[in-house]
Amino acid sequence: MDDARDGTTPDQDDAVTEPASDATDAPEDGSSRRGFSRRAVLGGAGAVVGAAALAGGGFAAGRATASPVQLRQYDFHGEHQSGIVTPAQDRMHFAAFDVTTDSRDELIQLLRDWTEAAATLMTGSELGTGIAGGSALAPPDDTGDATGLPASGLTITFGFGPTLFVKDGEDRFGIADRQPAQLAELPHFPGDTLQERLTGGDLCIQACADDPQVAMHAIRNLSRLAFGVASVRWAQLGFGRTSSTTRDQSTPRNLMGFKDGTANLRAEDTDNISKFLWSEAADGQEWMAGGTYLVARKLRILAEIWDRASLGEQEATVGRTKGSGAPLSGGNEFTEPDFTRPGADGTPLIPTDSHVALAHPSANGGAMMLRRGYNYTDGADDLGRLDAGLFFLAFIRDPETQYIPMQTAISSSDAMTVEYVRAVGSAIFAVPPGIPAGATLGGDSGAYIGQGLFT
Ligand SMILES: C=CC1=C(C)c2cc3[nH]c(cc4nc(cc5[nH]c(cc1n2)c(C)c5CCC(=O)O)C(CCC(=O)O)=C4C)c(C)c3C=C
Ligand SMILES: [Fe+2]
Repeated sequence: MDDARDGTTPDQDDAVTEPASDATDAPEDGSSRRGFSRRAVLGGAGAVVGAAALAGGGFAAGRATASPVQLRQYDFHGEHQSGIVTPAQDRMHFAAFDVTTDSRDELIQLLRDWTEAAATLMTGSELGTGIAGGSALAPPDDTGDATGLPASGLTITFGFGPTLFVKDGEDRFGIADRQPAQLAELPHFPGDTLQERLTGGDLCIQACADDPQVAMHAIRNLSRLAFGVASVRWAQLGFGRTSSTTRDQSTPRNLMGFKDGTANLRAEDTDNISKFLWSEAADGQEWMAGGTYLVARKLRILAEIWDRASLGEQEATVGRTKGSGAPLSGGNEFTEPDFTRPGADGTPLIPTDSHVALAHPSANGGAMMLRRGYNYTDGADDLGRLDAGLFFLAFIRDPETQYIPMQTAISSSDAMTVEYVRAVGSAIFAVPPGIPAGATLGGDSGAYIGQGLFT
């Protein structure tokens, strides 16, 4: 944790760099803002061409004017990886990878390359010699599609799937004995209609930013670095966050039109963050201390059916009002739901089969999770129906106690999930801890993501 942080997100370990000389006023979320950059990095992470050089011959900004949000920049280093308690950005590009090599050394080299590249990308800089600094006989080091764009609050979060440890009974990289008990394959949940091509993965990268082109550029270039070692198994673009992860963020709406994220775990809830988010050495695998687990589920919303439901039915299905997001038992958006308060007919005002009734900690042994999902659309399906929904992302310390029972209850009995939602993709990943501030990246001796797993 760095003292330079402004203190509004006390447990956030990823947002610490001081504003550069071309910065505007620091925003209130612990990030720093810089004038647009995407400057070519000379000689690796950290050595950037200054703003003066940019002004004297740099590239034109890719957006006519950059908003304060797009000028945000988060530090790659931290006790925990960025992109977890970081204030949820508005855009996401997620990719799951199959590792195609049998070589442990090549896998480690990929993690080294990804680490160094992620740290560079998060500063808004180009990779390597950029788009114009390299040999005319070789492809440029950076694809260039984000050249001229600011960092845009980019965070890059890496995860390891169960099949990285053991696949078809084989200990692929000599790490089977390091697979955490928490990283077990998810069970089949009632109603799941999973597609193999949207499920699983040996590795994952979550790139979030406030500019979709910046998030996409990150995944594209990291995938490119993986050539011959890992290939994209599936990917998802998300627009519109469906959660708030800090108190100063407003609650967004999901594609059902409801406020989503009201009762989320937030960075400021430090006691619950320690209890429900971060793994500790005592949890079983020391290399995961400071890490967490990520559940990703692609949940299609049957929009045409939902849109024909009356307002009363929609609200009873969720357990909250559509306008303010208040619980049906009364109060405002942030009033605690009262699941026992009866209505005129004597039954609870919040139906027992509503989403909130089944997802609330009181129905789940007190369990909480940090939700960080996104709205998505893939256009229309073959019948012209909206192909859209919620790309559910949740970070949790122990999936077995905090996620599986809740998902089982929701999938079996929640009116919203049973009637209006179809799970089409699913995956789980171990998200290793971050790299402490000051640690050198790159080369043969630099720190890299997941290093504890291999040493
Ligand atoms: C297994 C966990 C969950 C899945 C899957 C899930 C899917 C899902 N949720 C919505 C919309 C809303 N969810 C809301 C609250 C809420 N949801 C979960 C968990 C899952 N949701 C939790 C733990 C909670 C908080 C419950 C509480 O403590 O009160 C809400 C209400 C607003 C809010 O608190 O965020 C909405 C709306 C959709 C559309 C969806 C899948 C498509
Ligand atoms: Fe939910």
